[in-house]
Parts: sequence; structure tokens; C-alpha cells
Amino acid sequence: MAELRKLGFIATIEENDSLHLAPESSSSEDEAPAGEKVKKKKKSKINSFNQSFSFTDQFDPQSAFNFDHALKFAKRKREPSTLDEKIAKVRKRNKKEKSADDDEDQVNVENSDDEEIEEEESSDEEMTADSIRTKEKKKKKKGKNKKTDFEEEEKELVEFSETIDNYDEKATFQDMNVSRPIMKGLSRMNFAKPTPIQAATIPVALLGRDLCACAVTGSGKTVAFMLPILERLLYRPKNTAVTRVLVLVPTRELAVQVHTVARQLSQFTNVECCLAVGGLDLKAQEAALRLSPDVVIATPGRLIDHLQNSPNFTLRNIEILVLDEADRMLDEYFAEQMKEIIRQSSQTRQTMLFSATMTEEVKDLAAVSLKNPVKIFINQSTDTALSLRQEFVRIRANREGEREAIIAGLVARTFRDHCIVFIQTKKQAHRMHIVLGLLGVNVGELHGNLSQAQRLESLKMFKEGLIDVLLATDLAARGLDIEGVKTTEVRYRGVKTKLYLHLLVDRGLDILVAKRQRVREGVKTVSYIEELKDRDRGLDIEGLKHLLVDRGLDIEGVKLFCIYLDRGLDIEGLKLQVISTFTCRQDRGLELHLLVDRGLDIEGLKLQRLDIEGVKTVINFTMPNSLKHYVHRVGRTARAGKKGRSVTLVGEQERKMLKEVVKHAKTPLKTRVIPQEVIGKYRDKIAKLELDVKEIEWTEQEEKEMRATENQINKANNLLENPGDQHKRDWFQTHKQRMQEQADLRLGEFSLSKKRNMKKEKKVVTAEDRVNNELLKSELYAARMAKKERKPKKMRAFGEHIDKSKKKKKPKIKKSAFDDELTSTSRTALKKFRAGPSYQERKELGMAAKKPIRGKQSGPNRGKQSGPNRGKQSGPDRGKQSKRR
Ligand SMILES: Nc1ncnc2c1ncn2[C@@H]1O[C@H](COP(=O)(O)OP(=O)(O)OP(=O)(O)O)[C@@H](O)[C@H]1O
Repeated sequence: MAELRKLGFIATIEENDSLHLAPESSSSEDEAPAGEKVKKKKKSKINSFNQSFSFTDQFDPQSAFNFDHALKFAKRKREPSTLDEKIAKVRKRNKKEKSADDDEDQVNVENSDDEEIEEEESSDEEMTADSIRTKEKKKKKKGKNKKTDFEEEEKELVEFSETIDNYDEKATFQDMNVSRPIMKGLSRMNFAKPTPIQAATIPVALLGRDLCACAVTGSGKTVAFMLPILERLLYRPKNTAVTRVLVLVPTRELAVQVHTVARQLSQFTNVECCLAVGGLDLKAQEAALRLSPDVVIATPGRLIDHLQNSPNFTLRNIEILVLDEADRMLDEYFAEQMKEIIRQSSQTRQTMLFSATMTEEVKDLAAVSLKNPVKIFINQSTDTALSLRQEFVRIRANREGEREAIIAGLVARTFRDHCIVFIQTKKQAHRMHIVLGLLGVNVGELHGNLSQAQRLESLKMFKEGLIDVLLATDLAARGLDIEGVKTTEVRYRGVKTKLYLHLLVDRGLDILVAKRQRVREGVKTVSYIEELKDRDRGLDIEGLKHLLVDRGLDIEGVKLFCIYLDRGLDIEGLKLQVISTFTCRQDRGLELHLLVDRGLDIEGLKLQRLDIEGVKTVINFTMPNSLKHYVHRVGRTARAGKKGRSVTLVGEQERKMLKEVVKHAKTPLKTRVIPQEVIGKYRDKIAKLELDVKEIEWTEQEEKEMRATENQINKANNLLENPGDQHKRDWFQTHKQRMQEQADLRLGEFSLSKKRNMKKEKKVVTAEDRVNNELLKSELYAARMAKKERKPKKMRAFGEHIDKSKKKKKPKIKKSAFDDELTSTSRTALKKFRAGPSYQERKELGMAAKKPIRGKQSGPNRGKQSGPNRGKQSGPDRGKQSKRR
């Protein structure tokens, strides 16, 4: 090593070298603004190394999620320790206690961890495996089916000017006259052929027609709207910058994802895309919006904030409006905000609605907001992907409390990675994080109680394989297309570990990288590099090695380089750059280096995944509260034609929902039976951990309270220091209206006042109570939806396109004859009143003696005023008489 340093190289490390360990990402670095970070990095580079080289997907438009970029703009909470660190601490303590009990001598804690987990896992594997049965579908009477279809037909409210339910299967992007820069973008994304929804939608959207499109989850709807948008923008007038396109999505994570797809697709064009979503830096967004980017991808709340408070930003010039997940965007949660946005946007726009589940709300909107819309239904709203295998685990009535144990069994034994578990409530998701964490499962959580930075980080870690199981609420149910690095499990020195494969590509230079990493108990134990050769090029992986470097190695025209870790490497003539430092155990650190051959221009090298893998399994802790929710949740797997599996726990109360799923299923469903022995084992394990769970929850609560007090003090200090500096932001509703809206949306039983009362009466919460709480919440939601469905539908009020001339006149409310006569002041009414009842009326009243003689009468009222009472009916009595009548 010393010799290498003498030669002017940065040497790599020997096992017994003492090292200064830099943390992988210090918190100060995280807080630093983007610009400063770059400067710091540049300083640390070796002078002769190409300065403009930047590693990896931070700017890589190829990455599926540009989380790194978004994370820079998300505020981070300062926490004394993360939840994972707390879990690790408790686990470590438990291990120590256990080993002390076993009267063993000093042990290497980490090694024993690994071994124990392996033991646990292997003993689980030896246990009886789950059994799977195919669920029989009950055959329905034909007549009954017909009726439902008919009913559905009747529900159709919108008059679509055209309906497209088929497409040209042989269509190519070239056939659609897609421009070259976008074709290049497509080929970078490896999209050779349009998917069915793309083939059907793109030509219509290019014509500028309004449309309402429905296709199964994971079928490529994002490109279906983004491609025609970009294509149309290529021909925009370029003299002034104007925001012409607005894409609205329901969640922040989805917005980041759509933004990434837009950037990938537009990478060879000059179209500017901008994100406007909650949770990310407001000032940075304001600055970006001031430049009038061509496309704004937004969530409704933050968009309205900018519309109210960012000068110069308007929607007056919007030419295309897209609502992704349209049914969600138009449901009651976003109703007020959507009304405001549509009110402010240009009326001459093209509007496109996309979702995998189209419902009445969408149709209502289509009726009032779309102009001659085209309906493009490639699938029905209830369809799931054909490559999805749907399984159900039955929970007997008296065994509701076993759900946590079943989930633990599933993720620890069977579905160990690339798995999302959907949970109804944030609280339960958090508890499961602690429980599964204590059981040694590599978990993360994703829900609305986390800060935006934590949300993005969870997704990023899940994508990168650093989290195996993601516990999420319905926040993650829609739209997210999570593709992660393909990992391969290998064993190194008895430790199970993962292998990540990356491919560096640029300008004909391919760099193969293999990196090994393991996260255990908050400490990353890493790292060495394996010799890797690309199988596609007829090469083979030679097995694990500490180092591979080959300068100028040319394999079928591809130059092979490597990132390597230290040890016995001949690096003469090669330059190294430290790209990352990992901590290995408490006392050792290992550095990863990038080897770069001198004389090779690697400016702008980009890291691309060699192999990516999507979510393999979706597990539902309880049955989702509607078929629509089910379709979206299970739609996180089996995307883009890939295989996937869903496992749903179904209790007795949820069988109705299960029937719905069975009714609409197009592929056979399976029943999974988990042996009672396995459930029992995990139930006992969780029961033993209960005190630890409580301890962690208390610590968290204490920290939370301390943070809240600290925040209040800071706020007060701020107010004292800068009293005039408190700029209040405007909102389109008053505070009271907003509070009222939120209160209306809250599910009755979960109102704040009730929650407060519930806190007061402290009782021991059992596993059954927790599950019942989950089920209750789900039921309440379903009940509200059902009530809403039953309500007569109003035409939605965003209707700036309502043609008033065609509006039906309101039928006049018919007043009773009695009221009419008393209140009418018309001429004829008054005359009639003065003259008294007509002959006919008198006859009806039995007052008429005889019909008047024609000749004797003259004038217009002669008939009416004839009869014996003629004289009597003048004067004050008239009124009385008419009243009597
Ligand atoms: N033409 C194509 N060829 C191959 N893959 C594609 C193509 N278009 C899209 N994909 C891939 O299909 C996957 C799903 O795409 P996307 O997220 O747009 O689906 P979606 O229909 O919007 O799903 P959801 O209903 O869940 O929002 C993505 O990983 C995307 O990269």
C-alpha cells in the first residue's frame, strides 16, 4: 500500500490497515444544498482524474425513480436515533442476555447474529410447507349475469363520441410517426414496441382529442400520455416560455415517478419538466415554476399553493391537462381542490383521463368537462394483470389475532424479498415494522405519518434491495412502479449476503460492476468486489474474488473495467477514485474504488442497472375495502407482463369482498393454507417480543414529545428574533372551511374527539383488538362508499363547458290553485276576482241556477258575471268567497 502511495496512487487497503472511516452519508452532507455537495466532491478528487465524471444514477435519467434528486429537496427530521437503530439495539441486548443465560464465553455478536438467523431460517424451512389449492369458481346462472351487465350498461352516463376497445397489435412507434428525439428516448428506455394502451391512445391523443382511458395496472399508461404530450410540445412556438401541460397525480411519490419517466422520454428534446409536489422544497419549486417549464407534474394541494402564492404562475395557458389515477383525483378527497384547479385552467385545453379503475365520478366529469371524448377501454375496471397469481389465506373467526403471526411467517419463510405488505392503518404498519424488525426481517415502512424525506428514502431503499419487505398503507397502492436492482443471495464466510449487479454504460464503454453489501443491525458489513463477466457476451461469472481489474480488456468490443476493493491488485498505470466508504464491524472499514484507466475518457459515465426486478409479492394484511383498492394494491406486482403474486388474508367478515374478487377474476385463484405449527411458532415469538415492542414505542413517544417541545421553542425564538418576518401563505379556502372539509372526510369512529377519549381509558390491547380496529376502519370506509354510491348522482360542478343554451329549463313548481288565486296579480286574475265565479265554476259549486241568456249579456265577462249573486258579489264579500273556494 505504501509503495502504491509513493507512486502517486490512492492505494486500497489491507485487512490489518488502520483506516479513517468516513460515514457513507453524513447528516450534514444530507442537509447541504446540491451545489455545495458537488463542490465538496470535486475537492476530494484526484487532480488528474476527469473532473466532470459523476458516478451513478443521481442524474441518471435511466433510473426508475429519481429519488436521489427528490430527496435533496426533502426536509429531514433530526432524530436521536432511527427506528432501525432502536430495533438493532434491543436485538443486540436480547442476544447478549441470551448468550449470558446460556453461560457462554465472549462471542462475536455479529457472527452469532448471522448464524442464529440462518439457524432460524433453516429450522423454518424444515417445517411443513404451506399447501396451495385452486379455488373453484361458482358458476352463475346465465340470466343473472346478463342482468348485471345490463345494469352496468345502464350506469353509463357519458356520451362518448367514439369508443375504442381494440388496437393494432402490430403497430410500432414508427407507425405513429413519433419524432426522432423521442424515438431515441424510447430506445434508451428499452421500449421497442408500444403496449396495447399505448397503441390505442397515442394516435388519438396526438389528434388533440379529449379521452378517457382505462387499462390494467402496469400496462404503460404513463408513456401513453407522456409520449403524445412531448410529441406535441416539440412543435410549440419557442420564442416565449409558457407552461402548456399540467399532469395531476394523487401522491407525491407517484409525481416523482411520472417526472422521472417524463425526463427519461424527453432526454433528447428541449422540453422542460418540473415537479410541484408537497413535502419538497417550496422555494426551489417556485424558482423552477418562474421559468415557465413546458410541463408541470403536480399534486393538487401544492399546485394550488403555487397558484395562490407564486407570482406569474398561472394555468391560463394550459393546453393539455392529464389526470393520472383519474378516479382518485375526482373523488371526494380532492373535490374542492380539483374544482379550483379546473376553474383556473384554460377552457380550450385537451383533457386526458387515465386510470386502471374508471368509476362513476370519472364518467360524471367526462360528461361535463370533456369535449367529444373518446373512450379507450382496453380492460375493464375490475381486471387484474393476467400474469398475477392471486392467493388467499383464510382466517377463521376465532383466530383473527393470528394475522401478525401469519404475516411474519410469510415474509420470514416464503416471500423474503421484493415484497410489499399493505396494511390499513399507519399505526399498525408502524407496529409491524417494530415486530418484524425484532424478528430479524429487513423491513421498512411507507405511510403518511412519515416525513417526505423518510417516505422517499424508504422507497429508495426498497428499490435498491436494502429493504426486503415494505410495510405500506394505501398511499403506495396506486401508480407506483417499483423496479429494483436484481439481487442474488450468496454466502460469503458463512454470512448470507446479497449481490447487486450494475452496468456502467456510456459512449460505448461498458463497465461491469459487482458490489456486495449487507445491512445488519444498522451496520453495513461490506464489501468486496466479485469478478463479473457479462453472460450475454458469452462470459461467465468466475466466482467471488477480491478484485478484478483488467486494463484495456476488450471483450467483443466492450471494454471491461471494474470497481474493486483492495487486496493484491496490480494497479500500476491505473488511477483510482474512492467512490464510497463502508463501515465494516466496529473497527474496520473497507473502501470501494473505481478503477479508471488513464487515457480513457469517461466523462459523463452513467450507471445503469444490469438487471432489474420488480415487486415479486404483494401481501394484504386485511382485505382491501373495495374492489378498486384491491385492483390497485395487487397491481404493484405483475407489471409490464412480468409474473407476480398476491397473498390476501381473508377473515369471516371479509368474505363478501372476497366474493367480489372471485366474481371478477379471469384467472384461477388459489387458497394458501399455512400450517398451524408455523403460525403457532411465530405467535409465540411475537408474544415474547411484546415488552420490547412497548419499550421501543415508549422511547419513540418520548423523543417525539421532546422534538415537539424543541420545535415550539425554536418557533417562539424565531418569532422573537424576526417578528415582522412571518409571511402567511394564502389558500383558496379559509382555515375554517379547510378544517370542516377535513372533518367531513374523517371516518366517524376515528374522529379526534373519540380518539382522545379512547386514550383516556387505558386497557390492554390484544392482537384481536388491533385486527378488529383494522377491519372496522376498512368497513367504515366501505360503508361510506356504499352510501355515496346509493346517492343520486349530481353532475359534477367543474362544468365550464356546460352549454347554457342547451340547459333544460327548470320545471316550474306548480302552486296549488288556492295559492295561485290569492297571489296572482295579473290583469285577468284581477278581473276575474272582481267578477266572481264563472257559470261553470258556479255549476261545479252547485250555485248555478240556469245558463245565462246570450242576448242579454255583453262584454267580455258576461258569462262569468251572470247569475243571481252577481250584485252581491261585489264589494268586501268577494274576498271571503274566493277564500272559501
Ligand atoms: N412500450 C413499453 N415496452 C416495455 N415496457 C414498457 C413500455 N411502456 C411502459 N413499460 C413499462 O411498464 C411498466 C408499467 O408502466 P406504468 O407505470 O406506466 O403503468 P401504469 O399502467 O401507469 O400502471 P398503474 O395503473 O399501476 O399506474 C413500467 O415499468 C414501464 O417501464
